[in-house]
Amino acid sequence: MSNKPRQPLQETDRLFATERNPEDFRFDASVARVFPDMIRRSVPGYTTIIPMIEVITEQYVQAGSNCYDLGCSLGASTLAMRHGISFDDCSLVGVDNSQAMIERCEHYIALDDSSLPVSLRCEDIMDTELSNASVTTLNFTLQFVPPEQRAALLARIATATRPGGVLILSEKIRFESDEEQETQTRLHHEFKRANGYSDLEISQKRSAIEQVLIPESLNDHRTRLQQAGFDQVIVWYQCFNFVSMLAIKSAA
Ligand SMILES: C[S@@+](CC[C@H](N)C(=O)[O-])C[C@H]1O[C@@H](n2cnc3c(N)ncnc32)[C@H](O)[C@@H]1O
Ligand SMILES: O=C(O)C(=O)C[C@]1(C(=O)O)C=C[C@@H](O)C=C1
Repeated sequence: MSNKPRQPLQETDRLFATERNPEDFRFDASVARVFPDMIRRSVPGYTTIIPMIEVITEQYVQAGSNCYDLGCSLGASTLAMRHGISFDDCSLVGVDNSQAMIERCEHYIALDDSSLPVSLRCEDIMDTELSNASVTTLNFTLQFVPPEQRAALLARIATATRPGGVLILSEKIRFESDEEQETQTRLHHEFKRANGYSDLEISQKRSAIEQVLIPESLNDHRTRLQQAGFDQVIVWYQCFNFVSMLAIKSAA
């Protein structure tokens, strides 16, 4: 395991640095171009979570199974999974419905030194075929799926997961106490400021994601994961309002 992200840092994210018309955030070509810089400077703990996805994958991957990275973007989580898979009869699939992300992702996969094949699908994770899974990752993707569609997706993942398999679920969360919500949001914004984002960038990004990134509480996540068919839900990482959970299906 290495602590260095496997993707070279690309362009600096200045997408929200000048005044722009209010418009919902989309994973288009301009975002894909700056994405490694954007996510590293915006998500507290992202640079810790990525190498840990490799460690978790190593623990739970099963011979002859499929591994999925749903909402793979440029493949940072896909490559972490790839390096955690020690069986050469496993198949690794990355799925994203942004053409711009998938095109760049192909390039990063080609640069990587592992020989395990990765198949990339440019399609909606709501429709993508899932079967015989041991490790599935949703690294900051479920938050972009409309809340009323989330239970169906998680149930499909749980059904496709073998006994002893897992879902790694990372999300921005909201808190049930208004006071905690306010404190954690302030700390998150301080993190962004410390990473060089201005007040204008922070506030314009906040408005752009307001209608498209819908955070839910840890309780909501736990309950839904259990209803979907996972037997154990563990929070293995939290920094401010960003968490990563491990949902485990008991071994038969
Ligand atoms: C925050 S990024 C994921 C980051 C990535 N997993 C990583 O670890 O670097 C969310 C990704 O999910 C994708 N996405 C959102 N909704 C989707 C959907 N319904 N189907 C497929 N991809 C989706 C977006 O295009 C975007 O690339
Ligand atoms: O919450 C924020 O302020 C963010 O910018 C978060 C977030 C995310 O969690 O995915 C939103 C969009 C980009 O993908 C990068 C980061």
